[in-house]
Amino acid sequence: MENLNGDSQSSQENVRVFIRVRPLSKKEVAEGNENIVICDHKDNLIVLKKNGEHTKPFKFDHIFVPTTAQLEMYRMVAFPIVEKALEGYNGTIFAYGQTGTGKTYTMAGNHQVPELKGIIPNTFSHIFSQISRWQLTYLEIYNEEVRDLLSGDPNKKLAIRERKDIAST
Ligand SMILES: Nc1ncnc2c1ncn2[C@@H]1O[C@H](COP(=O)(O)OP(=O)(O)OP(=O)(O)O)[C@@H](O)[C@H]1O
Repeated sequence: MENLNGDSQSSQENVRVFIRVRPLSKKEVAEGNENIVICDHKDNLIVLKKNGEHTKPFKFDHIFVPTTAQLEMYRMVAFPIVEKALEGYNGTIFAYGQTGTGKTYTMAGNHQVPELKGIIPNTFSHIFSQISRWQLTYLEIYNEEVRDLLSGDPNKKLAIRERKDIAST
């Protein structure tokens, strides 16, 4: 990753891969389907049960189980990327998976219910909560007169105070 100044980022991993296992839907349960995903949290491995056999293990950076809350997911997956973006680094989060696996639920979620919001609305809240603390000034200095262009009054001049202790000789 590179920041806006072109410096390279010295983080541990530039690409991290997470897996989120969604709960079976009511319909899937009613049809007699059962969970075929076996999670090994210690080593972050997933094994699938297929025709009574187990597939080879698939390794991830972290496994999110069906009970994982949206905010927990956000804190682990998106929070560090958004923090880095606020420092000027580029970052990307994308959801990949077959239809019905929970990409929309994870990325968008339910906007009406705060705890069900997904990564996108939580990212906006995160960014706006940070930038609301920033202070932005937009000044014009012209003929030794200073004007605050965000004051709403373009004719209002700011007072210039001279500090003799730091004035250059
Ligand atoms: N972690 C979860 N907890 C509870 N319900 C979930 C979860 N993930 C997905 N679901 C539900 O499973 C269903 C399918 O999820 P979703 O629509 O997000 O899948 P998708 O991958 O975006 O599908 P498509 O590719 O077809 O758009 C939805 O009803 C969603 O609410």
